[in-house]
Amino acid sequence: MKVCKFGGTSVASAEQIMKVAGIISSDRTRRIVVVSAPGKRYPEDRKVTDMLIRLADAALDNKDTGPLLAEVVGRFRLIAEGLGLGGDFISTVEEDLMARLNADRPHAGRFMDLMKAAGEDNNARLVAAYLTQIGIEAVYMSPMEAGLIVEGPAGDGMADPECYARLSKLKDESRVIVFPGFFGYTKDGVLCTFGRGGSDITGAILAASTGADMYENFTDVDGVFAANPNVVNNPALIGKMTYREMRELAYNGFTVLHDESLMPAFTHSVPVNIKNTNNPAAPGTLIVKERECKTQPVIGIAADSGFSTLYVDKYLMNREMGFGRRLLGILEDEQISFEHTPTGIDNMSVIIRNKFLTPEKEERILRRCFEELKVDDAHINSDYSMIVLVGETMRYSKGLAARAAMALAGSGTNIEMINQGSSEVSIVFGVKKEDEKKALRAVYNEFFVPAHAHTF
Ligand SMILES: Nc1ncnc2c1ncn2[C@@H]1O[C@H](COP(=O)(O)OP(=O)(O)O)[C@@H](O)[C@H]1O
Ligand SMILES: N[C@@H](CC(=O)OP(=O)(O)O)C(=O)O
Repeated sequence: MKVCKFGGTSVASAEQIMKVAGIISSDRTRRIVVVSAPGKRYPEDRKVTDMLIRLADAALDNKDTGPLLAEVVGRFRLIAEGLGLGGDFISTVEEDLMARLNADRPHAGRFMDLMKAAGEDNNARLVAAYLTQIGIEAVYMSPMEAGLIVEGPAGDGMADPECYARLSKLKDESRVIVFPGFFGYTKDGVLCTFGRGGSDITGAILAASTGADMYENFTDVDGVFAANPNVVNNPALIGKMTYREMRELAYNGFTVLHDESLMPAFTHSVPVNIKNTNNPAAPGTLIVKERECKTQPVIGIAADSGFSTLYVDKYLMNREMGFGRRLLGILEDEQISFEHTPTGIDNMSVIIRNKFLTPEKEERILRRCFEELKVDDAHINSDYSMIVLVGETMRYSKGLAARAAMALAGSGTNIEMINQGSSEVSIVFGVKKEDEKKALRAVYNEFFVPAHAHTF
């Protein structure tokens, strides 16, 4: 049995949904289908989820919601009409959106989640209706009815593994299940979404809980490339990789898969296959527990912007027991998680994602560094990017960091920070944001383009 997830680009239009139906009907083992909200049809297009966020913001600000509501309904109308679904379907979408807009709003974040989830929820109903119309026995399944429990802050929930036993019953359904991605319900029955791109997580949870033989994740590219295809021209396609490699790459900028979707698949040993809805015959990328490594120690290179460095300096820091713990404690008090902590004798940097910082938080952190830790200097610099080399077998290869550093130097990029994790599955180079693209291309060329590659 296979669980298939179709991303926003795969369900962005009537034509795309027809391809999805073709993929489902071509393989009877595709029993559970997770869908995202309609995504972009072309680069400048708007995702339905982004439209819904604007709609929810307008409602929260007591602004006119009419035009934004019409935009969402218009998008669903276009798809439904293209699939030959009657006007009744659109009335249902409209009523559903109105009910969400008129729901009680005790908490702005929960209201936002309720609105965001409308994209996936209505799309799953639409896809189920279309499959039924063309003769595939299919049923829409609500995450509430199925028992998908998601707890945590609004917009950033995590599934409760206790719900797996209940979800496992989905495998007994004889019809094709169409399940909306991206959200579930708390134990108290409140809707909670995962982070952005979280339909991947729904698919992984259903694959793990039902013991699927494969989790197929359909997108708009032939698989996972060794570098972002929007930056590197025609990058190599990765045939097979491990969960750990994919998690590292996804966490560090490979947006093709949500990094949190690897854990359920890993713990339940479900192989993941990234495939192309527009080219389903291509084998795609297979993600498994172990892979044989031949000659390529670096399997992929990720790059991501949006990092800041908190730098602190204090003479004789090395003699002060608990300094690092107290510095990280200040960040913990601000609910900030950190990425890396390169240290010197008398100084320490903490690399933080910008999304955790606000001007108020920065002010409090720096003040406490001076007042409580009595540092000589403390400042926060933003606009950093991380270039991350990933590969399970990098640890057996000598000179990789040197080769990457030479490539960066050759491209005129200054290295701001280096971190080689203890697992040695990744090496991280911090660079200035403005150097990110040229740095990525230079390191990619070093390891993947034969004219540049050397062997050690
Ligand atoms: N290393 C990579 N390999 C493949 N795709 C990548 C990579 N890095 C970024 N991407 C981007 O991820 C996109 C697919 O993810 P996404 O847009 O979220 O698709 P979906 O709509 O299927 O969820 C690709 O079109 C590509 O632009
Ligand atoms: N629609 C949600 C969830 C998702 O996974 O979408 P996509 O498959 O288009 O990345 C989002 O935009 O975040």
